Amino acid sequence: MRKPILAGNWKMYKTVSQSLSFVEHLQGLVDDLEGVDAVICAPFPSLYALKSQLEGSSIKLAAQNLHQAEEGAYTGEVSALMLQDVGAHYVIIGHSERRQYFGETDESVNQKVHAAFKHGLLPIICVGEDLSQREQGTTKQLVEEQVRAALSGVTADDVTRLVIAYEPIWAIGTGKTATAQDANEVCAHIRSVVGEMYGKEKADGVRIQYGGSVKPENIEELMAQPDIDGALVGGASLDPGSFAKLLQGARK
Ligand SMILES: O=C(CO)COP(=O)(O)O
Repeated sequence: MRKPILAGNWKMYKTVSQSLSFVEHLQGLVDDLEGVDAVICAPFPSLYALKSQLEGSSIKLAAQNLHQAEEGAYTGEVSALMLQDVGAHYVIIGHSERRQYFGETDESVNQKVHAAFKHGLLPIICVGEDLSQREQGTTKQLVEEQVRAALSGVTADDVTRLVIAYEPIWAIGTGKTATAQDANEVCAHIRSVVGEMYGKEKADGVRIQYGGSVKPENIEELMAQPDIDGALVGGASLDPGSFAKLLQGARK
């Protein structure tokens, strides 16, 4: 049985004080997180402050990106060790916005996955097609390529610790959600690809999220699907009341 995982990706929103105020509000709304892993993917400057505020809470922190190198002359970049040091437990890797605007490739995604594991961070690997790829009917093939590339060289032990987020690009921030059935079909395909690489037992242990215009109103329908184990939520994760409802709805 896979434990649901609900992650709020704040993207480039919230200062440190806004981040702290969010958590304070959230903690007043949610006292029991049984049955769901709650993750906040905060901007880098907020991580350390949130680490102290979340002491004793089961809410986990994630970063939204990392650099693949151990350390070095990479102005403006942040390493896995630095993220682990400021309290990150997970790290988003290969979000479509990073692939689109910052030149991330399947190869750099794979390097980042290895860098994360090396320092005990658990990757949330994002994959997904754009609208033209969906219309051309190449969604499954593209997502399969992304998954195979991202997992290259990852051990069978590590594969069950990471999370894969299927985020169709055309559904991100647009209000358009894939139907729950369509989202599940791609998530099931991702699981079968992991199964081909690592065997069915391992694949059955991997958590696969859906992302793209997830809201309190549609989370339950998505979570009712057998291969959807959680959600990676952007806009609807920015408000503590909405995030609390998402956490409630993500329990299976
Ligand atoms: O990109 C996303 C999460 O990583 C999804 O964003 P929205 O929930 O705002 O569509």
